[in-house]
Amino acid sequence: MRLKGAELRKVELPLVTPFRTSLGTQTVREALLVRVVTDEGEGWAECVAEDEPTYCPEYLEGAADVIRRFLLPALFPLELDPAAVAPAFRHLRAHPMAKSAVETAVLDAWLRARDMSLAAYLGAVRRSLSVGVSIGIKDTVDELLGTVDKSLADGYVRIKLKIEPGWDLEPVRRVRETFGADVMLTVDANTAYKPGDIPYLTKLDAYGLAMIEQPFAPGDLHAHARLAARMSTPICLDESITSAHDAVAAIRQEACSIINIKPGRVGGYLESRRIHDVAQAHGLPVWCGGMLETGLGRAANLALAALPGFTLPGDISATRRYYERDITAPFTLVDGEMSVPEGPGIGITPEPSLLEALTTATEWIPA
Ligand SMILES: O=C(O)CCC(=O)N[C@@H](C(=O)O)c1ccccc1
Repeated sequence: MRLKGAELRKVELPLVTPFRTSLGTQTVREALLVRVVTDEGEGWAECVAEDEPTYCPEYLEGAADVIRRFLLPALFPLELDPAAVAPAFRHLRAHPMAKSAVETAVLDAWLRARDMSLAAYLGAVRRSLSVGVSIGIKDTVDELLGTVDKSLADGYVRIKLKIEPGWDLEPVRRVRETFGADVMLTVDANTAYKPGDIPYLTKLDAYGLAMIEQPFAPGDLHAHARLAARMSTPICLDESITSAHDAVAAIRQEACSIINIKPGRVGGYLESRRIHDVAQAHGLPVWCGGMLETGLGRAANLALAALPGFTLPGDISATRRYYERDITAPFTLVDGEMSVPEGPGIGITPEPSLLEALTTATEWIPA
């Protein structure tokens, strides 16, 4: 398969409610879409880099620049199949979200041309998934309780609460007391704590959490291992894991016993599967994290989350959790489950009218 060129497109989707984490508050999701045109047809993907480098060093305009000046030119001369993309980027350091978007668009085109779904290609074993929901930091605990109540009524089987210093023990205690011991409850700190907070964080053990996600800085595996040694609640890593190599290091240092796999953070769906395989080999469960994706990323994440080792509910909510209007048909939660797309490639394409309405910029990059 050869590339004829690619379109980079920016879309802007207003969030239905502000999404506040320890990294800041988001009211709009700007997303970068990649559409590759090949001699075998087109492929779509979403780059999950945020407009600011707060979650990780990548950011939307930077990713567009890396894609435009380095990643696409590296592929233009090549005869492509899915396994050829990452090796062609090996001389270019880091930028996993940009690399993931280009690899996924090529993978989508290659699979569509062969009438194969991403789920089948990756090795999915489920056709529908129960999923979790991520709930941001709220102004009051009462507001949080209302959101949790609605989320459970919507059918989400796991509630993830964002925490940060000053918003942690009390909201967790109130949610646990209000909704009982059976609700699967997790917390996500997005690196907001310091190793000196370890004694304080061990108090979370009292609330039967399914995991504590990424309390410390991405590079500080030692602090995570120290906390893990003092808690019965499992430690899950997100920002720390950017490759299968990172996953092996974290597991060997006993820094985590669960891994949140986000394809953009680790460089794509093929590396995601490698991390899944490594975790399975070490007996660790994994789950699929979210980056407020549009339907393009949501569709691909559902395929990944259907692999056998994804035994914990992922952050793959129904579209309406975040967006009134998406660039694709909405994903819905039916009887607490999300269906895994079965069509060719990622199984969905943008609706032209919705895409036009939400587009803020496009550019064509010829081979
Ligand atoms: O449901 C979703 O897509 C969002 C899930 C979520 O909480 N994502 C968090 C995270 O740290 O996991 C996040 C998203 C975007 C940016 C920063 C953080």
